[in-house]
Amino acid sequence: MSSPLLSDAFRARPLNLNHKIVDLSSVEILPDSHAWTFEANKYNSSCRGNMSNLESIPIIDLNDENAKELIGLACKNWGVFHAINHNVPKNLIDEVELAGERLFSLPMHQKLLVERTPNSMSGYGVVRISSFFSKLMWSEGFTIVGSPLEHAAKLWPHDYHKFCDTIEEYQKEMKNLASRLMGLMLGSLGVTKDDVKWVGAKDEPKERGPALQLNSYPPCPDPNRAMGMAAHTDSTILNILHQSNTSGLQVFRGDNTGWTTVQPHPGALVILLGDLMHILSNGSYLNPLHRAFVNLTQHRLSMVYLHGPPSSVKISPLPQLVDHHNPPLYRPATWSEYLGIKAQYFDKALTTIRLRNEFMDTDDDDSVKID
Ligand SMILES: O=C(O)CCC(=O)C(=O)O
Ligand SMILES: [Fe+2]
Repeated sequence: MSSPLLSDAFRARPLNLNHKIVDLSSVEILPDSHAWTFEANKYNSSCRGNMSNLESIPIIDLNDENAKELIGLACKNWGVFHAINHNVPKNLIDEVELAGERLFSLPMHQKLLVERTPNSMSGYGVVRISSFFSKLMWSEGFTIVGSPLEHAAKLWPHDYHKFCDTIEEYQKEMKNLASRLMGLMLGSLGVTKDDVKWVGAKDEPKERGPALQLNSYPPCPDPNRAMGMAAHTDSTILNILHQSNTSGLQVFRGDNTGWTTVQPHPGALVILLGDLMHILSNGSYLNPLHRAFVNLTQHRLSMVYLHGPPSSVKISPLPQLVDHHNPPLYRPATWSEYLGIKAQYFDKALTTIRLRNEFMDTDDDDSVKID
């Protein structure tokens, strides 16, 4: 039997948006459709509300001899870090950024030639999680799954090779980096890549291939009342994010600390752990809630490589991390199944697959208590 495609998850749960895509570059006054009311609630405070939190995410040199341990600490305490010495050529990053800028600056009628359909993952459109919110986000996105050829040929019928070559080269670099990071993260959990058969498995067919998300945040006439991308966790193992020189990404650090802004760090890539890494680590590695804000004058672009497991693999807590004292916290699910659950339950998705361990140890003796 063939394994499920990632896009199946989307086909099963079409994106039902009643809003038309708005050309944000021509809007002078924030429309009601994009005006968010921020409650004093922890997840939904104004993006600008907590700028006094000056903590910054860890910066990890991947060539450091202690990289594995440092990554382990960052994953436990933050679920996000800056990676330097990642070996991805700067000129390639710059080229992808230019390719993204070229795409988003096309006139709207051209971008709509590759509009994401309600039941597909790839193409141009609003953020997919928009269906969970009554207000629209101040951003536009373009998702590439596998080869960008089909869409690029529609956008630039006579001149699509350069775009495709650049994107494919970047996907290759991202795949290598993700594999290196997986080795370090598994190592920090006391597991080797060889223990986990699917890590480093052969390429999957193109349609299940690497996914890249380009996000564009145009300048906004009223940034304090707008939201670039609403708070969410990523439904992947890990994401590798590059943000242009403009800040916007924030991670949630818990009730007492609130939101921390991830200031762009020259030459660094942001590594964000997703829900599937939280599951693999049996809850010990964080999958941080994050969001993006916008600003009055600067355009911001982010490029996010989405790293997930092969589609046929059922993800569950790594057996090496599970024992009588540490029962598995989540039931197994493939990436595609999990995306389907996320598309239905959004921020309750993990709770939905959480196992209710009836017998929990209270302390080190062998007594058990019924939950
Ligand atoms: O633009 C950003 O910094 C955040 C993007 C993001 O979280 C996503 O695409 O999942
Ligand atoms: Fe995200």
